[in-house]
Amino acid sequence: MNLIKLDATASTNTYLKQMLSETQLVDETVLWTERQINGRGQQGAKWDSQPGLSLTFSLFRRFSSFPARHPFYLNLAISLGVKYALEELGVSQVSIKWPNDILSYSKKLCGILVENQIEKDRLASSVIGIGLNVNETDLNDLPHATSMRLSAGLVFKREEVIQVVATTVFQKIRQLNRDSLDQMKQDYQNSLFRKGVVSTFSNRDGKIFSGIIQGVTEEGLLSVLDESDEMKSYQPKQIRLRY
Ligand SMILES: O=C(O)CCCC[C@@H]1SC[C@@H]2NC(=O)N[C@@H]21
Repeated sequence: MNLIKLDATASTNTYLKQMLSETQLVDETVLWTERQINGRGQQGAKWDSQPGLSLTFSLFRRFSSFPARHPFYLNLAISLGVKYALEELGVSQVSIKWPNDILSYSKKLCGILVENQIEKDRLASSVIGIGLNVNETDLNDLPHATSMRLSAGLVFKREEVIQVVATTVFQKIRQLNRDSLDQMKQDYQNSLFRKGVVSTFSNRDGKIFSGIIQGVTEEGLLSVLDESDEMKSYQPKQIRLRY
């Protein structure tokens, strides 16, 4: 692993993508910044972090071949990698809120933003942005957020956290090319937040409805059994799981 640390940058994902176009980026590079000025979240949201307490970093992975059929498998490996790393570091009750938020005791601990580069119809490389709440004790009144420290009651060395998370995520991605895919799919389904219980959702128009998460399809869509016993599958932009 090739670890680079910057004092400040707009976004580690944007920085790596720029490096990718300008230089020959080394595979498995990790870029960490203490101060992320314009952190980007999923679906155009902002990502705020607390310098000195949180971790904001991006992993770069190049693919010479990618036998796994669907890009969703990559998300699955990344989410599981982060989950296993956090468990190894002593965080309990870790679950994955589809598609790839990582929760502990039902509160968000980590957000992931994957940006893929596709060339000639195949996945060429990925920039995997990870925003992790590590040692925060005050999360600015965000009721659905937590940190590793709040969850585990321990103070963490961020250098160690980044090593364990990056190593485990790279390892899980490598395993996609082996026979572990079926096991990983099963582990991902078993790790899903609010699977099998009645939950409240909203759709793109803000309409609220209830349903039960059944799992995630091969293409990465969320399967929900609705109130009229009908099974529907949704893309991330089409549905939001409310707490
Ligand atoms: O909305 C989310 O949950 C995803 C948040 C991803 C944030 C991380 S922080 C490091 C990397 N750089 C960015 O600009 N975003 C990601």
